[in-house]
Amino acid sequence: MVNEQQCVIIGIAGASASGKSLIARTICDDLRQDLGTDQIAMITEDCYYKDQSHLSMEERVKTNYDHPNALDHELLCQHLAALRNGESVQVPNYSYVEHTRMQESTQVTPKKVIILEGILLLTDPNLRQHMHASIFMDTPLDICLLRRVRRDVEERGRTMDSVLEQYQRTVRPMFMQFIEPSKQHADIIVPRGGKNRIAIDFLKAKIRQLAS
Ligand SMILES: Nc1ncnc2c1ncn2[C@@H]1O[C@H](COP(=O)(O)OP(=O)(O)O)[C@@H](O)[C@H]1O
Ligand SMILES: Nc1ccn([C@@H]2O[C@H](COP(=O)(O)O)[C@@H](O)[C@H]2O)c(=O)n1
Repeated sequence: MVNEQQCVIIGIAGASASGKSLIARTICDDLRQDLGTDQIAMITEDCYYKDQSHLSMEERVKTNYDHPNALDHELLCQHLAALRNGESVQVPNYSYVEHTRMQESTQVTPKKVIILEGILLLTDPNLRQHMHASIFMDTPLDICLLRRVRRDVEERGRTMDSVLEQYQRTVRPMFMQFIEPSKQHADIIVPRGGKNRIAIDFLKAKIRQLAS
């Protein structure tokens, strides 16, 4: 069992396709060797998109997924408090194809280190309160768009036209309104993306120190 002092929570925010998942996964994989396989977990803010199973597919497609109201940050806060208290939680599974939560959830047991990643994490003061350190991925938006088109078509069941339409309708405007301004709350700003090796090594050293 892990007590409150032992659960280090790191938040990684930034634009969609800025490399948040990649850097979070790399740090988790590397640190598992030092901290123990079962002592570090990654939690994605996207799992906390609100359930939309009561809406038609046509309505779901219209949702603004880049606005803070699309997310259940209250549930994420409850889960972080529970994990810090040594309790396991059931993280919802999310489908980008169905635009809603799936019936199954994934159990996350208490850990020494939790890496949170998501576009809007730093916009919420209640979430920020849980974080021992916060990071903002400062990847240029044109690079993010190129990566998002490829990823959403290959992995999230989208067409190129739908990705470009959504980008102009919500992704870019909400980045300007909410995500970019939240950069001021980050402790560390990482340029260029998820393969910035020096940044990864610095972050791993800091997390090791916080977790020791
Ligand atoms: N530095 C990089 N160089 C090349 N591809 C990258 C880099 N960082 C991320 N990617 C790729 O871009 C896509 C989006 O990255 P991802 O980490 O999923 O972004 P996010 O979690 O911020 O949405 C993925 O396909 C990932 O493999
Ligand atoms: N049903 C959904 C839910 C979310 N999105 C988009 O996902 C982006 C956030 O995830 P990243 O992995 O890219 O950080 C966000 O920009 C939403 O637009 C979606 O398209 N459909």
